Amino acid sequence: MKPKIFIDGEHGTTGLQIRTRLAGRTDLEILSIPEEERRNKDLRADLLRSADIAILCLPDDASREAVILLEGHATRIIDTSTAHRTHSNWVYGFAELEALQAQRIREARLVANPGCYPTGAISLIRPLRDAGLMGGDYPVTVNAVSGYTGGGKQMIAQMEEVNHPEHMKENNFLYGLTLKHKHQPEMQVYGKLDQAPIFAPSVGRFPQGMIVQVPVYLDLLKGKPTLADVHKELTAHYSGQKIVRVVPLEESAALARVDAEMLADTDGMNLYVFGTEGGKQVNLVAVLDNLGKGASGAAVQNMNLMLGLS
Ligand SMILES: NC(=O)C1=CN([C@@H]2O[C@H](COP(=O)(O)OP(=O)(O)OC[C@H]3O[C@@H](n4cnc5c(N)ncnc54)[C@H](OP(=O)(O)O)[C@@H]3O)[C@@H](O)[C@H]2O)C=CC1
Ligand SMILES: CC(=O)N[C@@H](CCC(=O)OP(=O)(O)O)C(=O)O
Repeated sequence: MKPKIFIDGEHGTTGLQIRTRLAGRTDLEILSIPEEERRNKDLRADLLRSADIAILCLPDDASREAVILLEGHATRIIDTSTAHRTHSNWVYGFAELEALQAQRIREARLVANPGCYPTGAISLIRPLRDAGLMGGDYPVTVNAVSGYTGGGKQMIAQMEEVNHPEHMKENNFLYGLTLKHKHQPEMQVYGKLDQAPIFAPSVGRFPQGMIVQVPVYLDLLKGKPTLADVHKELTAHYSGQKIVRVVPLEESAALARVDAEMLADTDGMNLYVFGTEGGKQVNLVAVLDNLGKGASGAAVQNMNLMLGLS
């Protein structure tokens, strides 16, 4: 029997992208809800309970409600929302986090898909923490730009429809100005940091793509490593991984610019160490598609792991 997959929120931004990724899969049975019934709780409950794996692509409150609907049922869950990412009963769905993480995902019933910005930030911070180069007390800052699909259907309409009552006319804007963002807790927990990073997100007038930057003072790291030492740790951490690529130093040294859309429509993530050998600072940079490795691509990767397919 083919595994049954239900994407709750399949008509939203993340859900649609997962559906597209699964469209050609003959090894799965996709349970689907008509768009006009997407908020029909009874029908959703039936589909959630009939599925082997439910992928929740809903706002946080609706995700929590779906999990309650599944209490006492065997359906395994991948939640793409922020609701359960730091919850101890849930496995964090970043397969490359550390050596055992992919196996934890394979065995889990409850998997919390990471946030798009945290995927970039944690991918840069965690290897340095685990290698002992970065102390938990390091004052981490995270600066980022995302494509506007990161704001879901509402922001897409605000950016694209000039007659929208809350039309956004800016080409690039900073937000999260209170320095309180829903992604900080998971960056702190899975970055193993003593305090939440200062997080400065922004949005650009392009649909998909993302740059996440973590600038670092080398003198504040343990043993005062060089740029090459930092690059070596990242390379070792992701050795053998297919989705996360640590870009060789010669290749990054030849770049004059980094394009936020470079990996749009892909599920990969590139990590760079920028700076000058012998210098005292490096800029650690992750480039990904907010809807690829940042959301839908990661959800499909986790689903495949849970099905024992990778
Ligand atoms: N967009 C991105 O880049 C990323 C998104 N995520 C997460 O994915 C989740 C979905 O986000 P996104 O796809 O962007 O959002 P969208 O607003 O584009 O889609 C959400 C979908 O959920 C439906 N929905 C809302 N409330 C309910 C409810 N109570 N019952 C059933 N369906 C409901 C919406 O229907 P309706 O049209 O009626 O509102 C819509 O179809 C969020 O938790 C988000 O944080 C994670 C990483 C990145
Ligand atoms: C551009 C934009 O608005 N981005 C969203 C984050 C993306 C998202 O909703 O995803 P998560 O589920 O990963 O939280 C935000 O800052 O709230």
